[in-house]
Amino acid sequence: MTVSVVLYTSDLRVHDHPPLRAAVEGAQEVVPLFVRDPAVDRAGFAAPNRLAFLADCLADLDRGLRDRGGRLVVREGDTVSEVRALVRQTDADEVHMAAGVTAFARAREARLRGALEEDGCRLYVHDGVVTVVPPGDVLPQGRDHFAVFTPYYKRWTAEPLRTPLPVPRALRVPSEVRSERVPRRSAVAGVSPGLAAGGESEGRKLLGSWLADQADTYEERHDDLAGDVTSRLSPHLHFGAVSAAEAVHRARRRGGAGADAFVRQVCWRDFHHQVLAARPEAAAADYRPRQDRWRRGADAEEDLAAWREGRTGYPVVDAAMRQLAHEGWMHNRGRLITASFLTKTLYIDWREGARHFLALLVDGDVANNQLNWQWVAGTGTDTRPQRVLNPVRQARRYDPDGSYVRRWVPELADLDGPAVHEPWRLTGPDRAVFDYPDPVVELSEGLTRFRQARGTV
Ligand SMILES: Cc1cc2nc3c(=O)[nH]c(=O)nc-3n(C[C@H](O)[C@H](O)[C@H](O)COP(=O)(O)OP(=O)(O)OC[C@H]3O[C@@H](n4cnc5c(N)ncnc54)[C@H](O)[C@@H]3O)c2cc1C
Repeated sequence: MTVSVVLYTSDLRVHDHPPLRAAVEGAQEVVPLFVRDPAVDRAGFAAPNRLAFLADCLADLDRGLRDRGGRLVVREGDTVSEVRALVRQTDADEVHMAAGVTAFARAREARLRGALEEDGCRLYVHDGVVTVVPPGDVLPQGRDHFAVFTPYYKRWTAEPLRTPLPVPRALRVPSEVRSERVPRRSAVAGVSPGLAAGGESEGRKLLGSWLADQADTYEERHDDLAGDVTSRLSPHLHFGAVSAAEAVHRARRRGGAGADAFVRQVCWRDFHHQVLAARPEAAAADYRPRQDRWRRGADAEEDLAAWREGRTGYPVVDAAMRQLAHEGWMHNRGRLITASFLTKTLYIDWREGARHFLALLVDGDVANNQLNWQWVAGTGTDTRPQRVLNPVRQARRYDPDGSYVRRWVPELADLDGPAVHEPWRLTGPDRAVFDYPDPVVELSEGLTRFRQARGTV
C-alpha cells in the first residue's frame, strides 16, 4: 500500500488544492495532517481571533474530508517531528505541502526537507496554493521582486491562470493513524464578540453570494465605510479556506468593473507576498528607511493607548479601532486612516501599530499586515511616502453622513449628519452632553511634527 502525507498549513480546504490532488493521484492512501505547532504561537502568529477562526476551518476541513471518505489528522508538537513520526509509522513515500513565503515557513520547509531526506521520503512543495502567482514567477529585469505595484499588476494580469482543481472524489486514510481532537472554537478565550465564522463552506458561500450580489457595486463603493460592500474574504484567504486562484478565476469569469477591481485587490495580496519572499526582513525592518526617530516615552505611550482603545478624539479613527476590537476585522479604508493617524499624525512607530493589528486581526498575516503598515508609514512601497491622510477629510468623504461613526461610537449617536466627525466644534453645554474625549493632538501640529521629522518642511 503506498501512502502520502498532505501537510496542511495556510491552505485549509479541499477544493482547488494541488497538494491534496497530487497526493491522492500518487498514492493509495493519504494522511491529511495539520500540526498545532507551539513554535507558531511563540513566533507571535497565534492570536485568539485567529485561533478561533482556525478551529472553525479545521472542523470544516475535517467534515469536507469525511464527506469523501477521509478525515483530518491533527497533531500537536514540532511540525518536523510530527511529520517524521507519521511518515515512519505509515511508511509514506511522499509528503506534499504548499510553499510558504515567510521566513518562518521557509525555515520549516528546509528543516522538513532535510529530515525527510534522511528517511528516504520525498517532500513536494507546491507553488500557487497560497497566492495566485507564485512569488518570483514574475520579475522585473535584473531584480528579485517588484517594488512598485502598478508594473507588477500589469505583468501579473498577463500570467496564465490555472483552472481550479476539482475536489478528489474519494480518499482513504490509513486506519491505524490516530488523531488528536480537532480544536474547538468554544475552547478559545478572548475572542472578539463579533468575529465571523470560519471554514471552507462559509468561505465558498461568501464568495458565491458576494460575486452574485455585491460585486457590481464594489468598484464604486469599496471605500464606503458604512456601506461595507467589500467581500470580507480576507480571513478565508488568509487561512486558505478559499483559494485565491479560484476566487480570481470566478471573478474573471463573472466579469464587470466590480469584479475587475476585486481581482486588482487580490493582486495586492500577491504583491506583498512577493516583496516579503524576497525581503523577509521587511517583516520587522524598514523596507525603505527614512531615518525616522519615532516618538517614545510617556506621552507617546499615552497617545498609543488612546489609539488602541479608540479614544483619540477623532471619531472616524476611534470608530475603526472599535470595529477592530469588536469584529477582529476592519474595513480597508479604516485601516488606512488609523495607520496614517498613528504613524504620521502621532508619529509613532509603525511596528507598534502592526503589533496591535496582529493581536486582533482575524486576517492578520505578516506579508499583508507588515507591508501595508510600511506602505502607509512611508517606509514601504508607496511611491508617495510623505502623504498624510487627514482623518476629518477622509471621514467626510468616505462616511459622508456619519453612519459608520455613529455605529461604532455610540457616545456620539445623537449627533446628526457629518457634524459627528468634528464634535470639538460644539461648545459649552452642547459639547458637555457628549462623553467623548477632546482630540489627542491638533492635526496641524501633528502634520508639522511629521514634516519636520521627515525633513520635508
Ligand atoms: C495598515 C493595514 C494593515 C492591513 N493588514 C492586513 C492583514 O493583516 N491581512 C490582510 O489580508 N489584509 C490586510 N490589509 C489589507 C486590506 O485592508 C484587507 O485585505 C481588506 O480590508 C480585507 O477586506 P475584504 O476581504 O473585504 O477586502 P476586499 O476589498 O474584498 O478585497 C479582496 C481581497 O483582496 C486582498 N486585499 C485587498 N486589499 C489589500 C491590500 N491592501 N493588501 C493586501 N491584500 C489586499 C484581500 O485578500 C481581500 O480579501 C491591511 C491594510 C492596511 C492599510
